[in-house]
Amino acid sequence: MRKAWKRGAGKPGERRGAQPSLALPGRERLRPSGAGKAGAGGARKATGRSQARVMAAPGALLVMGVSGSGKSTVGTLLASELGWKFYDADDYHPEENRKKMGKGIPLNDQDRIPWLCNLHDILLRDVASGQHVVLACSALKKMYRDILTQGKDGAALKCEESGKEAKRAEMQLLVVHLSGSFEVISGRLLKRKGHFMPPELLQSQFETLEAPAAPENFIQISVDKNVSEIIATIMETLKMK
Ligand SMILES: Nc1ncnc2c1ncn2[C@@H]1O[C@H](COP(=O)(O)OP(=O)(O)OP(=O)(O)O)[C@@H](O)[C@H]1O
Ligand SMILES: O=C(O)[C@H](O)[C@@H](O)[C@H](O)[C@H](O)CO
Repeated sequence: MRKAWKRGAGKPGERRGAQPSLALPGRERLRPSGAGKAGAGGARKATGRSQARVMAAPGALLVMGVSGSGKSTVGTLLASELGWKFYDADDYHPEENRKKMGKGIPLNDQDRIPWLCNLHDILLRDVASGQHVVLACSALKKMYRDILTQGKDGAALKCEESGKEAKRAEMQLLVVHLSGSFEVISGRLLKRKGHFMPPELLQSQFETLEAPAAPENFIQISVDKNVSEIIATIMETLKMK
């Protein structure tokens, strides 16, 4: 049975995609395109690197990567293409985090954990209600991605300061890692205007980055591709087989 995704109520930081053009049955199994040719595990080479295992259709897509890798650009278009709700994690940074980055000081775990817990709560609430979501979020470390999917109890580091209730529920998440060289991405950041994130912080973003690896459910796409090619690759991965 095919199911059309619903639009939900808009909240600050939420953005809404256009009319859905792809519907995925909620409980059917999803296999990345080309998985059959790639052999066991479903890994395939087309995107550069992929460990998108056979899984239930994802309730949420995380578009991750260092600053300037294209998360907001790709995430917005993807949500529009899918008709899924879009969140940009940057809209949820507390003022102190934005000020810190604005001063050229990289965030640390303590700065990021309450922010990620909050995003987890938002994702879980939506996914639990049947709302499908695209989240653009740096999510640079494995631990950060664990917090997004499992909440603080599932993560290696706790976030007591968030004062939020522990949540054990997990969601089906497909991670899309936008990956590129320092040179290409810094070139784009230097051209980008009107953004609070100073290009000087890019080095620390690369130093912090833990690229997703098995058993995470992810695909990695080169930022050398143009945005349409990136979207097409993700849509291809989401296609039912
Ligand atoms: N695939 C691409 N090819 C060429 N330019 C791109 C591509 N993706 C994004 N850009 C451009 O690169 C710049 C950075 O993109 P974007 O702001 O979406 O990155 P981001 O990862 O969301 O950054 P941040 O985390 O700092 O908010 C923008 O000017 C955008 O237009
Ligand atoms: O984890 C982080 O260090 C932050 O999320 C940064 O990635 C910024 O928010 C983003 O890059 C701003 O544009």
